Amino acid sequence: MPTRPGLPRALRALAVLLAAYLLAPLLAALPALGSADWHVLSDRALWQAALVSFGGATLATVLIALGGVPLGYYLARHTGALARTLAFIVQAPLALPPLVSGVLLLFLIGPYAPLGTLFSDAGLQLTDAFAGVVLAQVFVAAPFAVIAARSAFAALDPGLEEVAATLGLRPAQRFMKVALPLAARGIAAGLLLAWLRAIGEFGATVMVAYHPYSLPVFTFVSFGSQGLDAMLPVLLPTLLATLAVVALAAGVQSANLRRSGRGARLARQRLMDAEIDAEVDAAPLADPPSNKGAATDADAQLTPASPNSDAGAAAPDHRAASLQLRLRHRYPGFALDVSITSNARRLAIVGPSGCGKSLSLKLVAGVAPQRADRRALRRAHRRRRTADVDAANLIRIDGVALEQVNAEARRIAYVPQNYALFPHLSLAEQCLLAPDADAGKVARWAKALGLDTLLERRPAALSLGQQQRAALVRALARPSRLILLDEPCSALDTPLRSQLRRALRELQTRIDATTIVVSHDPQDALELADEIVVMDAGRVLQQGRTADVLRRPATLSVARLLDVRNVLPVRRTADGAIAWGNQSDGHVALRMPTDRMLPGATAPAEQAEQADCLLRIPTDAVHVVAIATPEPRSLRTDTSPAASDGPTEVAPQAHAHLSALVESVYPTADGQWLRCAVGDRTLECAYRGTSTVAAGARLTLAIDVARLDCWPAAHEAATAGATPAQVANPAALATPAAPPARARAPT
Ligand SMILES: Nc1ncnc2c1ncn2[C@@H]1O[C@H](COP(=O)(O)OP(=O)(O)OP(=O)(O)O)[C@@H](O)[C@H]1O
Repeated sequence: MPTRPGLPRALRALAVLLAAYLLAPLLAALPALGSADWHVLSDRALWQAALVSFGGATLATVLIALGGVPLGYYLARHTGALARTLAFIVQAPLALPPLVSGVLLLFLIGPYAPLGTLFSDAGLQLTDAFAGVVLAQVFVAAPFAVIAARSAFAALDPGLEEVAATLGLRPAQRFMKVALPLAARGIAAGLLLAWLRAIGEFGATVMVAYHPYSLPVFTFVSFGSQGLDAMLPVLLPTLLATLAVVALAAGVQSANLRRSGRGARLARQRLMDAEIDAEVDAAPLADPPSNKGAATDADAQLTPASPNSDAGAAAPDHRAASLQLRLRHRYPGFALDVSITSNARRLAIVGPSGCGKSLSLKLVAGVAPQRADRRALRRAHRRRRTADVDAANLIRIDGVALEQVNAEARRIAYVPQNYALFPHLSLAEQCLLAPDADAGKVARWAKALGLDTLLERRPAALSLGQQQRAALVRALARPSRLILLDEPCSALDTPLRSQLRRALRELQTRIDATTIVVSHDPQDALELADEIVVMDAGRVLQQGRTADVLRRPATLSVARLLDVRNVLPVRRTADGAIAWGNQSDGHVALRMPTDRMLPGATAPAEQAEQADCLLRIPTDAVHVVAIATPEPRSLRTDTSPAASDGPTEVAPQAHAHLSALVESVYPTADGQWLRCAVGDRTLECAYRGTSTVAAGARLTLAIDVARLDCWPAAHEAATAGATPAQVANPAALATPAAPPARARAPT
């Protein structure tokens, strides 16, 4: 049986009990209907009182909305002392007995109070007047609306407004087009509560404005003079008002839905018209789905264009932007301090989770909180001290300083990790949200990425892959020099991820913009970047051409982060061999061609034993030539000397033979993948023979020495804070990098 959402029995019983209690007074009043004095309904005073209450409550609600919605937004987005004080002030009227609220109001607007005197001098009476009723209602009802607005805004992902900023929307536009529509339901609920509370307001009103009678005051007076029988008819206006409110709310909601459906159709039509006008690109990045309604079909059919397509012709200029970034930021327990200089068209930032990749992108896009940095910069300008300027961020694109420019003016496209699609807008509407969105461009990219049949859909009706591509189209809607992609493939499954990578690669050839891809997956860097920045714990460990960094990671940490196998810390022996291990755990020494050793890895003999080097043995340069146990037999005849368990000294030749102990094994499509202990290091290699190798087996491995690489290892700590030139060139890191002359603690 399918699981249905439901409450445990005990909780259900409690819920029913409370609901029954709320209904009980109404039911208890039913028998009294017969004896009710219905003549009260013909009393004009009752309807005047109802008018005062409803008219006052409506006016009060409008006043509350005007101030309460922005106040709720402020409270939702700020946590400082001012926000905390305001939150306390807003909640205070809830805790005050209404009569006390009335007394407090009299101190402000009473006939002898400063404000009351001021207004009565101007001919406007505040007490014992309609104005007094409204003011009392505003005081007691406002907290309901403000608190509801704050909750509604706080529930919104701030990332949505950040993305809106990168689309060029100014603060007022972001508020009106993104925050307000998304929080509208919560705000409306709060305003309705405030309206109902204002209608029922008695305590403060009776103190401030006994006349004209509001409905609660009229009820109180009628009860005193005519008793319980006159009460039931007085309920009638309230019930009528409640019914009217419910009908109004339903009407507004369906009108909203109709309007948003019309908006989606209009936006789609605009794109279709634009596409007809526009020149259609030669090759699509993705075939449109055959089944136009099925979300998953579109993903399945995301196929890249042929590499021979003239897709590149669409980009008029493929010059890379020159980037100069110095990004510093502090969170409690985390400090980011990153310097990147690059002229690559395709850059990747790779590192483990939490190392500061997304924060770096946000700083470049201008959407991370930067108050501290800006303050430091202003201070520096005031004092004309360059050292302080160093403490601030530096974002230069083609030499243009952007660190002081707002996100909306930076012209940097940003696709965040969760895509941040606006849930209230259809795909077409959000792609056209940027004030300067180019409809023709959106239409072409939507078609190229297989989204042209989904333009009227909202994000909730799109699959993850489609959402990713939708965010991409939205980012491409306006011209930008730089496109920031945060973990573009992380939420997708493996086949879709490789399809999307292909589509992104194709896209990179077409657009005239530099892309920065952030990822924890080295494969993304491999496929989507010419240059790579490896980060950890808020620092750059290494930067360089992707191929170079993968070939010669500066440290073991970098090798691990990039998942480069068989990188071993080794030392040089006095006679120039590469060695690891010792007599107790197996001494291994290799002699390799000196042209495979970077300068610095060939240290003079007297320093050799201290020289730390890294040796990379490509996994396909390791071959299993003999399995010694469980059934010793040779797999291949070789003229090289046989491997032994003792120290292995190998003369320079095509293959070096090493003795290995299999530590673990897992199957692959072609055979097995082996992890073997060689001395005190671990080597990995594929085994494609016909036998099955088990853990514990002893092997002889032949290593193709011509394919080895050896270079001086950088000190792990030295890479952090090294200059880009040093990290780009591992050899320069053989000695620890001197700290930059004017480096300062990040602000
Ligand atoms: N608002 C915040 N307050 C405090 N710390 C934060 C805040 N936002 C991020 N951090 C911290 O800053 C560090 C960097 O975060 P960032 O989101 O840049 O990581 P990341 O490298 O992108 O990780 P992932 O790949 O998991 O997204 C993390 O250690 C995180 O805990």
